[in-house]
Amino acid sequence: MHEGAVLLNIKTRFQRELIYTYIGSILVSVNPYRMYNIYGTDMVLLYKGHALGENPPNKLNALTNSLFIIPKVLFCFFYLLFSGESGSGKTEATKLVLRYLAAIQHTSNIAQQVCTSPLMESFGNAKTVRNDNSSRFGKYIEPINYNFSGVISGAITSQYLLEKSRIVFQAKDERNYHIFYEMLAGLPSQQKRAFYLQDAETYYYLNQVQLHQICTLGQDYRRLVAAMEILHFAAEDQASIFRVLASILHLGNIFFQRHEVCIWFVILFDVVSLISAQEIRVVDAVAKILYSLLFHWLTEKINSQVYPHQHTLSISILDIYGFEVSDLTFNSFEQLCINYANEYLQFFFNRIIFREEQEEYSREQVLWQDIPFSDNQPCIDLVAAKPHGILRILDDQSCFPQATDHTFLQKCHYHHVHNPLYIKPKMPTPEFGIKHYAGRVTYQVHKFLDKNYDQVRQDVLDLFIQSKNKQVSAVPPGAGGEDGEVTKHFMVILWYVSYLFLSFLLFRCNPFFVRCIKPNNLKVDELVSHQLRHSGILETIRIRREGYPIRMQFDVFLFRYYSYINVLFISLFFSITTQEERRCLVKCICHIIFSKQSFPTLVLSLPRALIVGISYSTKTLIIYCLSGSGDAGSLLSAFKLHKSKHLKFRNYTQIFESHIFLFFQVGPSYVQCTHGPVGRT
Ligand SMILES: Nc1ncnc2c1ncn2[C@@H]1O[C@H](COP(=O)(O)OP(=O)(O)OP(=O)(O)O)[C@@H](O)[C@H]1O
Repeated sequence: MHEGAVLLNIKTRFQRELIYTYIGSILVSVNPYRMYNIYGTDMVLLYKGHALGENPPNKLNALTNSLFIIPKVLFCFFYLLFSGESGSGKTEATKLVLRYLAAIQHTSNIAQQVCTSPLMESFGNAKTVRNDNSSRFGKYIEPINYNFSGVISGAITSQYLLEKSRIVFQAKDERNYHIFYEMLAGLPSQQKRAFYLQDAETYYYLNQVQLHQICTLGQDYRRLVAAMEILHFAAEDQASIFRVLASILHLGNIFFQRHEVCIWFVILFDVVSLISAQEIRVVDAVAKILYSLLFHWLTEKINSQVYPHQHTLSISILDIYGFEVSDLTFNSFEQLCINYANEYLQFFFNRIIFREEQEEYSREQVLWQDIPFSDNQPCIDLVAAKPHGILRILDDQSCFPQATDHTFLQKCHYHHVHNPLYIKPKMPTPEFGIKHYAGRVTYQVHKFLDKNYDQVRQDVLDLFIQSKNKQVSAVPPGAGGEDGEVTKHFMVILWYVSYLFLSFLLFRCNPFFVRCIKPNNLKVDELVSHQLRHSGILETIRIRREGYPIRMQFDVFLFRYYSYINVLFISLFFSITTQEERRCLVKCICHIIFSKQSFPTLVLSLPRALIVGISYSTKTLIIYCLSGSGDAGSLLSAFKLHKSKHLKFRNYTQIFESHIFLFFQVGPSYVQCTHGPVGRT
């Protein structure tokens, strides 16, 4: 088992339209970029109530279904963590899982709305170079609650790290948030006039990209309004939302039509006191905070509609934006935050997978040796450790009025120049590089300090608070930083990643990982193997393979191998009740299978060490053997002695099938099996 084999497997499955593959309990999902007909009710029923691995992982339902195996244990916490590059399919997978949960629970229309949330998508997604519908905020959905009858009663969505800079600036080939285009394409002309709105081309915040890319249709607007209605948004709320959005667009043009916009601003905002353009010194900052207030209000509003009232079993879903690495685009503070969050998630993943494995073996009383695994702690430390991690330095510098992006960079060079994961540029360019687990990324430090600081003046916030428009006046506490204290993005990320890890440790939550992979039709192998390597999938396979990768419940084991043993054993198995007795019996059966009492005498006469595995159908006995060892000759001659045409000899090295077992260990609940790779044996 190596990278090429895993890659080939995933590729072959992908070509057969099998986009989901299990690796242990981890689900690998390859983005097909077209909707397969695999999420219908028939599939829901097929997966409902079955254990992980019982059904093929052709459908994501398989994974979500595993969550329903354990509902007997109340107050369990589950986490579904989606990760992968931007455009690899995390958000779509999240939606499919939620839709599945809603479908099997016959959930109300409202809960389904949260699940698919076109509203959040319009306000929080945008076209980027990597993904036409990229989520520009992190999403944490919790809990999708069940009351005692097992029906989803609601969900809370938390959003974090909304990419505010996109409101005022978009890189080449990217766009602002969908909502602006949807509004301009679909708003009835009467309302457009009321908000002094014109075409998208008019607005500085929208026309920085080439106009041919602005092609949103009115149907998105209708979908949006329908979603608002399902969630009981009053007509006045809807109007207020568009009013704030219009204000933001007008703000963007303030430099060109200062006087006119100032009047619009007053009209649209319903602010009590007249303000002059001079008072809004940092127009862009105002636009950004306005949008984030609106986004915050929207999330709260949706949550209030679907707030769960009973807490029993909870499943939380995390959809974080993907690792962003590209030499072609400008990597800045936002990318560092995103990549750090992903780096931490990887750390979390490594720890859990490793720890889970260890715990499983000790629970199952199976012998094993400690397995080393690659740890990305040094990279986490480089970015965030106290006192000199890069984000710590940034935070520190944000408190010094004289500090600049340049002084920040110099401090980073000073502290980390000898760190093997840190890259100081050869030329004195304003950038630094980090070797992340997923690859090298170069970050340009331009505006790092501003972005981390992101302070909004208290007088501007006071102005918002006076607005009659509740989307604007509902300024959350600390929005601008009380008493002028800086808003530390960094703290937000740190909080979120630590929260995840702590909840795992403290509440023993059960995380399920979905690793999303983005294929590339032109160079599929190269791109996919890069993602496989960097998502820790190969490492996970290695850890699993070093131990016992195949775990079968006793009855599954018996069902599979009953043809080797006496039927008596099976009836005995089902007649005894204690786990310990069953375990002893299964041990005994394993022994029988391997000592071949019921096989042709020929098998007994073969040198035992060379037999890797045996499979037995009604007609043919297949014996898998190792070749290349000194005893191979005697083995072959033993075979030649037996002329039966129903006996086949296969060279193990030519065969790659899951039923080649060499080592069995019987724990309290499973038979643990491992392949017998040639070298190891
Ligand atoms: N299971 C799927 N079936 C069909 N199409 C899919 C599937 N998953 C993803 N896609 C397609 O790929 C596009 C990108 O997927 P998605 O937006 O979920 O990526 P993402 O990983 O969430 O990206 P980002 O991190 O940028 O938000 C979707 O708009 C959709 O067209």
